[in-house]
Amino acid sequence: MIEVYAPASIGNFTVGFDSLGAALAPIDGSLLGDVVTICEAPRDEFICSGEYAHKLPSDANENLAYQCLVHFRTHVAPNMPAVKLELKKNLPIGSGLGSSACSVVAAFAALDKFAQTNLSQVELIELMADFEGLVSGGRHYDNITPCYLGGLQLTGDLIPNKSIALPVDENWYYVAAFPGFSLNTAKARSVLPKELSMHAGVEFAQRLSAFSSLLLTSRFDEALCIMQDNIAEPHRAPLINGFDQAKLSLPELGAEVVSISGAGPTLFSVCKTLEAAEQCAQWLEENYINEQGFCHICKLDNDGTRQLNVL
Ligand SMILES: Nc1ncnc2c1ncn2[C@@H]1O[C@H](COP(=O)(O)OP(=O)(O)OP(=O)(O)O)[C@@H](O)[C@H]1O
Ligand SMILES: N[C@@H](CCO)C(=O)O
Repeated sequence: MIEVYAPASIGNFTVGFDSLGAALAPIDGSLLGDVVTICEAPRDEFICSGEYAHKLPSDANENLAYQCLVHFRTHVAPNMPAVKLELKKNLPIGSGLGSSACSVVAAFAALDKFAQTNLSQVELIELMADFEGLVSGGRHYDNITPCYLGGLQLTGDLIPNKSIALPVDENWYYVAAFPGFSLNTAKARSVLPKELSMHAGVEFAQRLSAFSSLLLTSRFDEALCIMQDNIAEPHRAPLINGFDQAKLSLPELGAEVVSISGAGPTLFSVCKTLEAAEQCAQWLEENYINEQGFCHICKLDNDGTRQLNVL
């Protein structure tokens, strides 16, 4: 049996709409992401289990992980033996934590290992992005590549091999709070402007290139100072109850940055000390999340998608 874990991720890492994403590892050692297991079976079988399985369509044909299996068998490995593929759906749907990317990345990585097809990094990322694009209302890589490769990834079609890893300050903590309600990514994309002004385009390019250059030259505090999302956040904040209040309150508790993770409604903040992260987490637990929500203090997950065991 092959068991593959894929971590949650923050898309649109403030300055990089559709272009910058980070994989998350809770500091308490828990796993925050989907798991796919594959073993040989008399005929193809699909099981969806886990905390959020009941939030997905009951028809396997509508589940991305099963669609990945069908595609892989038809187009990549027609001679692969029949399998039982199980998706443990541990991430909430429409969360802003890259939930659909997580299932797709775990499924394709597990299938590639099981069938020993040894697809290249670019081939796998292309396949994964095709499937992520099916449900999110736009093809983008900023959940796919951090989820697959780990760390903070600058990512897109213009980037060699689709992705370049950027360094971050090892002292940074990331507080991720899922408020407990869903926001559909396609809906959150539909509220964005279709065009940017010349000024906004130039500013976006300057901010993303300056941020990347500052990280690559270890000027981390200066990078933090320009971490701001002027592209998506102003349009999406009104869709997220409590976001504006959190944006005002968390800096007083030591948050350096407060923004929306991916398409939302998960909020994330960056803190320079564990003490500040803990204070922000406590405020978020008391004021931002409901009974279905959760909050994690995280570091970056530098391992990305990985095999948990081979039996
Ligand atoms: N295995 C799966 N995981 C997640 N979503 C799935 C899966 N299979 C099918 N879907 C469908 O894909 C859609 C995913 O919605 P959406 O893109 O808003 O979620 P998301 O991936 O959690 O968002 P985000 O990337 O912001 O975290 C839903 O309609 C859901 O039913
Ligand atoms: N970059 C994507 C991330 C969500 O999947 C968006 O903001 O729509």
